[in-house]
Amino acid sequence: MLTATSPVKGYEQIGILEAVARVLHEPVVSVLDVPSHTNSAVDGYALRGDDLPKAGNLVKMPVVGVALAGKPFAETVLPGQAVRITTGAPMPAGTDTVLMQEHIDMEGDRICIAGGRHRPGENVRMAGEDVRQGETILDQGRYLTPPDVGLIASIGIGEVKVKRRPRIALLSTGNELHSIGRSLGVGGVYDSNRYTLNSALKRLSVKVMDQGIVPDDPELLREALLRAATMADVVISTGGVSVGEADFVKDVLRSIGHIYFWKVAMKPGRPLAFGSIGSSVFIGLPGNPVAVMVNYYQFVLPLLERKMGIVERPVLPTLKATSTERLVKKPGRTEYQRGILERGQSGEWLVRTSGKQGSGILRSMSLANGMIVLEHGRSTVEPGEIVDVLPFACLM
Ligand SMILES: Nc1nc2c(c(=O)[nH]1)N[C@H]1C(S)=C(S)[C@@H](COP(=O)(O)OP(=O)(O)OC[C@H]3O[C@@H](n4cnc5c(N)ncnc54)[C@H](O)[C@@H]3O)O[C@H]1N2
Ligand code: MOO
Repeated sequence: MLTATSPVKGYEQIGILEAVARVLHEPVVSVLDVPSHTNSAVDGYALRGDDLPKAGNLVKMPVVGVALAGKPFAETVLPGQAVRITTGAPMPAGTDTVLMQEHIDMEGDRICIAGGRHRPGENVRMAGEDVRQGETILDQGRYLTPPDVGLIASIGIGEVKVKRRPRIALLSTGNELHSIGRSLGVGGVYDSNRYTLNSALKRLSVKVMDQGIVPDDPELLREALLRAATMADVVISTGGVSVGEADFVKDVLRSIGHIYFWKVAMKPGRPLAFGSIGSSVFIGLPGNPVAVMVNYYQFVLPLLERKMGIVERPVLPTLKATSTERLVKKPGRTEYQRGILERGQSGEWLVRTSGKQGSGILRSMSLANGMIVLEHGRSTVEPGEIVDVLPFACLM
């Protein structure tokens, strides 16, 4: 799926306050040193390291001025003199060491320094120790985080070039589906998949083009998919990918594009279809609401991250947790069961399922705080056995 998906090419220049969760189109190179000046890391007294007394000795020094952040001490500090300094204030000329005020006793306007307690150069932050002028601080393809945006601000850059947002078309298929606000009638189901997907996509810098509900009619589906493909980089449908009479997605896809694969050895989410329509990537998710979510996190999200142009995708950690219940698993597929992670008495992770595990039971997905991943080769899990859990906190 990743190799069949190419990153978007376009870009735009935007203010950095809009840049979080966007993807850098070109590297950010620093135009200055950060910090721009050598400065104090603490509130205290600046002096020459050479003036520090030897262990066992005590020295008293006059305080000849004040250096504040934003109001430097303008003169040169002479041997045997100290200057009152606050955190972030530029080091006065002649000084290279700051003593923390909690470590100093005052005697009138002189400071008393005990030997052996301090070392020359302490509590000083060097110019350029964070960022050097000319250094690349963020690479092309970087998914910008809040600290990244702060880092860009710290070098005084207010705008960056970011990749354009991929356009994602969403559609739900099924004659039984109703929009909110309509009465359900017999056999009706409210369309929840578009809401799940729209909400998940809000976390990404993508443009959602919601195409609504399409009935189980091959001609209407064909029109809807072709229309979606002309406007979007990625088209995602839900429903109609299984083997029932009204499951037209694969046939239509075959007639207007390509199917790269259909079905993955997993539960839920087995009848996933992947292909292309024109230059758009197409993902046909199964209709079952939990299958939609599991497929989204396992397949759609990595694909969209690639489409967005993210070079290094975030690593998703799994936790090792002790199952407190028996988890029945069929061989020959990977199962994603919905679970609730908790801390045990000695701080270990415990996990139990969040309720009925049917692919249509959205409630157990909503109650869960993680997915229990039972790999391909694994058989039924007995209470006390260790399982992998992918916490939703890393995903949602
Ligand atoms: N004979 C077989 N039957 C089924 C198989 C199979 O291999 N052989 N696979 C099952 C699996 S696994 C899944 S998953 C489903 C997937 O079927 P479809 O993708 O064709 O989905 P639908 O039949 O259209 O819907 C399934 C189910 O989900 C409800 N649904 C659909 N869309 C929505 C929506 N937008 N919001 C809420 N609920 C939705 C729909 O009403 C159905 O109940 O096939 C199994 N069958
Ligand atoms: O594998 Mo189907 O995805 O829900 O049960």
